[in-house]
Order: sequence, then structure tokens, then C-alpha cells
Amino acid sequence: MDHVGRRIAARDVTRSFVTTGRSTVHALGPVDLSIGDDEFLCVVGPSGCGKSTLLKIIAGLLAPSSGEVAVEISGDNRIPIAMVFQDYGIYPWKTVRANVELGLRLSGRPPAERREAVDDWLGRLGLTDFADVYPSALSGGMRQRVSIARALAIDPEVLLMDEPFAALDAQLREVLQDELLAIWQARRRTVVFVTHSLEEALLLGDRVVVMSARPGRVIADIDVPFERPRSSAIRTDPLFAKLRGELWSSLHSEVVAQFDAGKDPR
Ligand SMILES: Nc1ncnc2c1ncn2[C@@H]1O[C@H](COP(=O)(O)OP(=O)(O)OP(=O)(O)O)[C@@H](O)[C@H]1O
Repeated sequence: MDHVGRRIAARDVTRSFVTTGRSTVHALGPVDLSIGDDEFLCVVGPSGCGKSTLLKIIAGLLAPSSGEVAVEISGDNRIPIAMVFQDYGIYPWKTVRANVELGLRLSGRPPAERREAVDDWLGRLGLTDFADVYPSALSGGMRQRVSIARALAIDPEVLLMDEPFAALDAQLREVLQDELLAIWQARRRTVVFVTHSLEEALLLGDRVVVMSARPGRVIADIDVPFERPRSSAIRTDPLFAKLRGELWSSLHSEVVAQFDAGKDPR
């Protein structure tokens, strides 16, 4: 799929961390990656290869050790970047409604507009009946839905999602994948989506990049040719199985290498 314009450009990005034992972990890179305007990019790679680190650098939450990331921002009134974290990142002292409303409040949207958007997103993510409860009363899957609703409600220019469905049961995961597909197809935005699931990457992405074992580099970059609008029915397409096989053959040796590298040194 062709994407007009480039939204994110990472050039020679690396990141190292000094651990508590004072050794240095070279976590990421060098990574060169361009992400198009309104492109849905999925990132897969072995556990610990630096995927979350890359997302945090794109989000501006973490500085690269070297290299640079440029994110084109339109400059209109929208929030430039929102991120959905693996561990939800929602506030336990705020109700579900207040959590989802937070970004809208920070961006100065008027109360009536905020209420309308929050009600809409609570409904879409099946949270309407839980609007006034606190996160401690929710299951892990529901907390993650709050986090997703909060990010989508602010309609950012760039949406970064770090394994957002990992904590969900298999059925709910499929429901939310379909919902995200429908939302994105109706209103395209630049999305960078980290997942461990090759099926999820092929279902959702325009493009899938595979990262190597730590320090994570891009070792494969494939275009996903399925027409949109898509539905989960594409899982039964023989091409789906073929692409999954190609991704897995790139990834397999990296997963083994990362595993053999042993315990995470953090
Ligand atoms: N703040 C930190 N201090 C020290 N080491 C860190 C820090 N953050 C990440 N690391 C290390 O950097 C490496 C990459 O971590 P990162 O969380 O980016 O990997 P990941 O690919 O997202 O992993 P997973 O798929 O398991 O979530 C790991 O070895 C991790 O221990």
C-alpha cells in the first residue's frame, strides 16, 4: 500500500542502558525505519529485543543513545502522540470515566465535547456500565480496554501501542482486534503496534517489521497485501499462512538467539 508522506523517520537509532551492576546493555539498534502517514505498522521480535524501547523513543519518553527520530506533526489542535502501555498506565485513583477523559481534558476540549467522546469510546469498548468504578474493581482485560479507550478518545496524530491485547483472553482479543480494524479503517491514523502475535500483525498491519535478538535491528520488512476493509476472515486465506510462515522463518533463529543469550541482565 502506498502512503503519501512520511510521518516518522528513525535514523541510526541506538539505546543502551547501564544496569544496577554497572554493566551496559545494548538494548536497541542501530534502527533505520520510516513510517508513512496513516500507515499501520506492526513490529514483532523476540522478548527483550528493544521493541518497547523503540516505541518510547518515538514517543519522546526516552532519549536515544545515538541517532535521531523525527515525527512530523501537523500543528493543528490535535494531541500529537498517544501511547497504550503493556501495563495499562491508567490511574488507580481516578474512575474509568475520568481516566478516559484525561487526555481530552489536558488538550482543553470543552466539557460537552469531552462527555460525548468519552461516552462514545466507553460504549465501543464495552465499558459503559463501569464508567463510575475505579480500576481496582476491573479485570486486567478491562483495565487494558480503559487504556485503549483513553488513547483513542483523544484521536492523536500518531498512536503507539505496546502489546495492547497481550493480557486479554483469546476471545476478547479477537473482538478487540476486529474493533480496532473497523475503527482504523474508518479513520486512518499512523499506528505503530508492537505484538508477539504474527497473526495479529498480519491481520492489522499494512506492513510488518521483524526485529532481531537484542540489540534489536530491523531484519525483515514485509508489505501485507490484503485489501481493506479487512476482517478476521483473512486468517483462512492461504496467503495468510504463507506470510505467517515467512515471518516465522525470519523470527525463529532470533527467538532462539535471544533465549540462548540467557537471563535478562537488568
Ligand atoms: N530502564 C532500563 N534499565 C535497564 N535496562 C533496560 C531498561 N529498559 C529496558 N532495558 C533492557 O533493554 C532490553 C530491551 O527491553 P525492551 O523492554 O525494550 O524489550 P521488548 O522487546 O519490548 O521486550 P518484551 O517483548 O519482553 O516486552 C532488555 O534487555 C531490557 O532489560
